[in-house]
Amino acid sequence: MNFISTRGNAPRLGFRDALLAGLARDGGLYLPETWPQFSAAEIKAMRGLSYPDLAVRVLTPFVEGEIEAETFSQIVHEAYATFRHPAVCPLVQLDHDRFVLELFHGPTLAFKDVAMQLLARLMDHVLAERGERATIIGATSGDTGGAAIEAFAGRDRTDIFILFPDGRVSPVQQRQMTSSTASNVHALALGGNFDDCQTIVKDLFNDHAFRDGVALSGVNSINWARVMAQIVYYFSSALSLGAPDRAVSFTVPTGNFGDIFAGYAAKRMGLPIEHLAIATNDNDILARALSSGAYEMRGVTATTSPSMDIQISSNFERLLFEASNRNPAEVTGYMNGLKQSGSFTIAPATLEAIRAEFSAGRASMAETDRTIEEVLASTGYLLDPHTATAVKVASETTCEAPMVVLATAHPAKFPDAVQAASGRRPELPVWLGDLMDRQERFTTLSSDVKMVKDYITRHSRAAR
Ligand SMILES: Cc1ncc(COP(=O)(O)O)c(C=O)c1O
Ligand SMILES: N[C@@H](CCOP(=O)(O)O)C(=O)O
Repeated sequence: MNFISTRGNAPRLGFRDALLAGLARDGGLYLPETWPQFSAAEIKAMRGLSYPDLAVRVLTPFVEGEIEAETFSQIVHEAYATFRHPAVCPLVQLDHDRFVLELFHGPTLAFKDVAMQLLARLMDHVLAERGERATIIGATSGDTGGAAIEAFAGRDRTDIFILFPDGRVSPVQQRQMTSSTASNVHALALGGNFDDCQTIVKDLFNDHAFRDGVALSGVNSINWARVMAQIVYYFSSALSLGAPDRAVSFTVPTGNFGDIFAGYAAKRMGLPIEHLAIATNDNDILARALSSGAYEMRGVTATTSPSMDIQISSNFERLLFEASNRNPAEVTGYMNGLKQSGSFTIAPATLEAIRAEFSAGRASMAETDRTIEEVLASTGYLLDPHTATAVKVASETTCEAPMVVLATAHPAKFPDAVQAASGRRPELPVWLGDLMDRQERFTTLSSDVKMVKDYITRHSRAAR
C-alpha cells in the first residue's frame, strides 16, 4: 500500500515513511492510494473479535509488507492494554435508537488515546529498526497534547514538543500536559489560539531545512496513522449493532475533521454507514461551508467545548481531495485561497459529493448546556460538552439507521462547564485523583515561528 499527497506534488510513500513524515513535503496530507476493501462476508467474520484483534484485522491492509504481522499484532495489543475498559471503546445505549460510543477509557480520558497509544509504539518501532531519532511536534486545543505527551513520555528515540494556546484549555487538560516529569517532554504555552499553534506546526514542516535538520515528525491528525487508528471503532460499534446486515449512522463532534474522516474511510472500506453528521460548536465553519459552499474563516470564539475551537479544519482537505475525485490541483487552489484570503468556495460538483455523504449542524453553548442537563435528567448519563454538541446535532438529523454519537472526552476533563450545565460535578477517576496537585512544568513563548524553531533546535536530541 502506498500513500499519496492531497496536493499531488510529494513523493508516494510506504506506511513507515508516511508515518514519520507527518505532513507531506508539498504541504498536503497523505492518504492511501486506494481504499482497502472488506466484503460483507469478511466484515461478518469480524464479529466477536476483541478490540485489539479487530484493530489488527482492519488495519493490516495499511501496514502489510511494512511491519511484520506478529510485531504489528504485539504493538496493537500493548497499545490497547493501556485502556481501563475491557471493551476498549464500549457502546452505551442512551435510549431505543441512540447510542454513545465511549472513546475516553484511555490514559488521558479522551478519544485521542485510541490513536496516540498506537502511533507512539509504531514510531518507536520504526525508529528503532532504522537506528534513528525523531523530533515530534504537535499543536493542541487541549486533548491531543495530553494524549501525545502520555504516549511519548520517556521514549528514548523521541523528543516531543506540544504547542498549546495559553489560557484556552481546561485546567485538567493543561495539567495533563504540564505535569509530565519525563525529560523528553516539552509543553509550550503560546499566545493566540489553536489555529495559530497549528499554523506554526505546518510552517515548521514546510521549512524543509529545519524539518530535515531535526527529523521532524507530527502527531496531529495530519499524520495518516492517527486517522487510520480511529477507523477501528467505527467497525467495532457498527458490528455491535448488526453490521454488515444493518447500516449505522454516526454523529461526530468535529474540529480538525480527523475523527469523522476516519468514519468516511471506514465507509470506503465497506462498512455500511448510512449517514455521517458533523457536529460543531459556535465555531461553525464546517456547518456554514456545507450549507453555503463557502469555507470562510471568522475569528475563533472560546467555548465550553474548547477542543473544538478551530477554524482551520485540517482534515477537511482530505475530504476535498476525495470529493473532487482526487484532484490535487483543485485542492491546492482551495488551500492557496485559504492561506491568502482566509476563504475559498467549493466547486458545485465537489460540494454535491460532500453533501451526499455528510450533513452538518451546530450547537451553541446554551444548547450544549441544555443537552447536558436534559440527557442527565432523562437517562442519568452525564455528557461532556463536546459529546453534548453531537447529541444535540444528532437529535436534528434524520436517518433510518441507529445513531451512534462519538463520546470524545470524559466529562471530568471539563468539570466546571459540566457542573454549570447540570449541577453535577464529575470527578476524575481514582487513578488520576492527584492530577491537580502535581507540579507544573512548561515554557511560555510568543506565537512566533522563529522562537519555536529556536527552542526546538536547542532542546531536540535529533538536531544535527
Ligand atoms: C474532546 C474532543 N472532541 C472533539 C474533537 C474534534 O475532533 P477532530 O479534531 O478529530 O474533528 C476534539 C479535538 O480534536 C476533542 O478533543
Ligand atoms: N481538538 C484537538 C485539536 C488537534 O486535533 P488533531 O486531532 O489534529 O490532533 C486537540 O484536542 O488538541
